[in-house]
Amino acid sequence: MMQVLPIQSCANTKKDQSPGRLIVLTGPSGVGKGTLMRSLLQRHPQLYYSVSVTTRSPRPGEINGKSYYFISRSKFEQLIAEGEFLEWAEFAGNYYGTPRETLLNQVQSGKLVVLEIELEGARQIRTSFPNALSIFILPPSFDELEKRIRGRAQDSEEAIARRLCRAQEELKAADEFDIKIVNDNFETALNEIEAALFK
Ligand SMILES: Nc1ncnc2c1ncn2[C@@H]1O[C@H](COP(=O)(O)OP(=O)(O)OP(=O)(O)O)[C@@H](O)[C@H]1O
Ligand SMILES: Nc1nc2c(ncn2[C@@H]2O[C@H](COP(=O)(O)O)[C@@H](O)[C@H]2O)c(=O)[nH]1
Repeated sequence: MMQVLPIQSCANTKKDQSPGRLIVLTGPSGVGKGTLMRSLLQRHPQLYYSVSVTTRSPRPGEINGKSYYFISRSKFEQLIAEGEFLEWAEFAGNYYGTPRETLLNQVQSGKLVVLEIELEGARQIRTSFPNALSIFILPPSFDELEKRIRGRAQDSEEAIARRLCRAQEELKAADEFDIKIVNDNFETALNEIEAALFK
């Protein structure tokens, strides 16, 4: 188990700076988290998005260092052993993790930091950072979720099956989160996230 410093214990060196806050966006694969996140970041450039590390292969159009840091499994395992992740999980056959140092620096400097991560990682963050705001994004229906994953046309049939199977488990955990938002109408869902963040 990695040792994680609570944000509150990270001394804030500048007296007039309020500490930042951690926001966690979670939900089943294909629900629209990434699309919502991109719009949110465009509308609110003051937000800091934590770029994750993964062992998944890049999809067409994904940029190393922007979409993810793409690394090998052995390198990821080395980083786990070195305690470089704030949280990490295995999802549908690949590792995903949040780099610790940059994120803590951003929070300490007063930023609102947003993470888009799966359920196990969100649970780890909740344990380590009880003050983090956690948001769960729901699909309007399971059929619509499947339609969106397939419509994205980025995953193999095997990957889609794994993601849908995992989605059934993730949806059962929605009540663990501070706020639940149904991503049916995109604009409405985005407005609801904004309300949660900036109220
Ligand atoms: N409200 C919406 N109505 C219809 N389609 C949507 C809506 N929101 C997102 N989508 C579409 O659903 C597909 C999946 O969205 P996205 O890739 O953002 O999901 P995700 O939750 O980030 O998935 P993953 O966790 O696998 O990365 C995309 O094609 C996106 O354009
Ligand atoms: N626990 C973590 N989960 C993460 C992280 N970065 C992304 N994710 C989640 O993984 C799945 C699959 O993502 P995809 O890009 O392969 O579709 C999805 O739920 C992401 O939110 C992370 O750093 N930690």
